[in-house]
Amino acid sequence: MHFMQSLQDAWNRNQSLVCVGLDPEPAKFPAHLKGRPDAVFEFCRDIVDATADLVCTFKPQIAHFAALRAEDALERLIAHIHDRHPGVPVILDAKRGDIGSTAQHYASEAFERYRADAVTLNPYLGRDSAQPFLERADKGVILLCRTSNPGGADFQALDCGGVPLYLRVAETIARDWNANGNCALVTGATWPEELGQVRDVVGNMPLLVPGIGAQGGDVEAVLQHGLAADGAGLMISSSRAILYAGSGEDFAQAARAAAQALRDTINRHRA
Ligand SMILES: O=c1ccn([C@@H]2O[C@H](COP(=O)(O)O)[C@@H](O)[C@H]2O)c(=O)[nH]1
Repeated sequence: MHFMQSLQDAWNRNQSLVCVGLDPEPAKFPAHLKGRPDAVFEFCRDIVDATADLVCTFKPQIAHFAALRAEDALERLIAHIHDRHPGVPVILDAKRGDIGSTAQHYASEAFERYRADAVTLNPYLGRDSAQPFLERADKGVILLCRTSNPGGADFQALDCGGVPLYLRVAETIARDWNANGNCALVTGATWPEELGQVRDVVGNMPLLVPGIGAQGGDVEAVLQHGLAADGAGLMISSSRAILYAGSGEDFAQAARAAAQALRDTINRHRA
């Protein structure tokens, strides 16, 4: 199914704008998992199974797996999500961006190898670098616009003919890159006013919003500035605050409680 349709269905079915980020860090795993040969997969699988009815998407971050030589666990995790929780789309957070001939391989990695429904891209190399992804009409292409980190403004806020670069990025993608209706943007929860400016430029286009939880973003401000006219339009992502909410054998239940609390807080401010 088309990523945008799956996302819409998951927003409605689970009444949730929550995206759970899957960023495994073995040093933070509960004691009973530490040292187990398949701990990365087991940890992430248990989080997924405990939260799948509370989310609109899952977002594994590829570096967290690759650094551990756990790409095989990532493949199996995404297969597990598709098998056990069909209809919950998976965003591969890879922030790819390269010349077209290489970008084709990154597209194949994301969509054939990992079977992701969407992937994050860095638009800095321009349209041709995104083309192999954009032409996959059934897949989501989620482009960095105004990132959540403190240094995000170094380049993204530079004046670009009277508007900051991140707004030029938003305008260009909404106007020229979205012919297949498969684009979305990354806009950090830590900059809610900028998030609102991006929303004004892109209409109902979905925004992936990291920065809630460990990075201190404010849920109420995100909703005030970022909610689309249709009452959705956001994938509000939290990783560490959900994954490591508990540290004992009940870690998955603690993650469920944290995801549920985030969903409920968001829904209170949506009403
Ligand atoms: O602007 C961005 C883009 C991506 N991220 C990613 O989201 C998660 C955030 O993790 P938390 O533990 O919820 O802080 C992480 O995978 C980042 O690589 C981002 O934070 N900001």
